[in-house]
Amino acid sequence: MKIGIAGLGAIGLHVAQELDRGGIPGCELGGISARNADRAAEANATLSKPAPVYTLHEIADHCDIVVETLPPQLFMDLAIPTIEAGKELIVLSASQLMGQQALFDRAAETGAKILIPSGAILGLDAIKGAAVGNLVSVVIETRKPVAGLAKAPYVIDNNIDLSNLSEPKLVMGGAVTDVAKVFPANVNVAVAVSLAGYGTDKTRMEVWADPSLEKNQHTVRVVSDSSDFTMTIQNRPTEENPATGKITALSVIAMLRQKTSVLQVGT
Ligand SMILES: NC(=O)C1=CN([C@@H]2O[C@H](COP(=O)(O)OP(=O)(O)OC[C@H]3O[C@@H](n4cnc5c(N)ncnc54)[C@H](O)[C@@H]3O)[C@@H](O)[C@H]2O)C=CC1
Ligand SMILES: O=C([O-])CC(=O)C(=O)O
Repeated sequence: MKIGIAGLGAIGLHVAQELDRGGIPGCELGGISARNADRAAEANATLSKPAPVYTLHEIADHCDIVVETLPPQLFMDLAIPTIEAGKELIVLSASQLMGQQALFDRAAETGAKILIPSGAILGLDAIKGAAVGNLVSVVIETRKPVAGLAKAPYVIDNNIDLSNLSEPKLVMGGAVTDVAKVFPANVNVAVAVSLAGYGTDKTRMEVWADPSLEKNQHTVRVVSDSSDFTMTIQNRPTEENPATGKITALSVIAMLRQKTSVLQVGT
């Protein structure tokens, strides 16, 4: 299978390098898409075999699977041609799938598939199982170091004082649909949790500023008629982008390895 990587930042470059070194059986790097020719050349210089460079509109025509690791505002520029080409699209900017029912409807017509890896979150398998029965509540609580939230436009516009916090402070809570409107940079994982089961209107999100933390921490609490569970993950940041956890690229690699594995673990 030829894998295309669109966006060679904290996530994309790691996945491209793993493909290049033959770390994903049955998959090869079919092409890359970068911000400009210089960035593409920089990325290719880190690979043993330079990959062909394509635009966001072309890459799906040359690959079986396209991995989207772009700034969120470019998501649709890649998603539309990939869906039109009937290919598989692995989505990291999951927040951009909110309100895009038309994209899912079109994929059903073209044979395209939209895949969301676990990325920086955990427990999507258990939520999917529980959702086959009846979910009663799903809450994702995101706690960030104060510095990670102090400059968010919602915090500034509402004069929320995060200086000198001695204990964690709830900055905003509500349906993922509503929190996403004011914290667009923090909702990929919340949208992934929502799409695994309860939807963005019923899944609740809380954003906390926590002076005791140095890393982003996400806790997912689920109550259902089959099981109740609470899971917490603390992500070590990548060197390239402190907002992105190292586990995210590893999760994409694991998803691609699963494509050709005889053993599938998890739902
Ligand atoms: N689902 C999840 O668990 C997670 C999702 N994310 C999301 O994944 C996405 C990628 O994250 P990162 O790799 O950390 O971002 P990044 O900012 O490190 O990388 C994005 C790359 O896209 C490149 N780019 C810019 N314009 C482009 C264009 N026109 N064509 C091709 N490439 C272009 C940039 O130069 C940069 O190298 C973001 O939307 C981020 O929010 C991040 C962490 C976890
Ligand atoms: O914790 C992380 O690594 C990323 C995160 O919050 C998100 O993208 O929603």
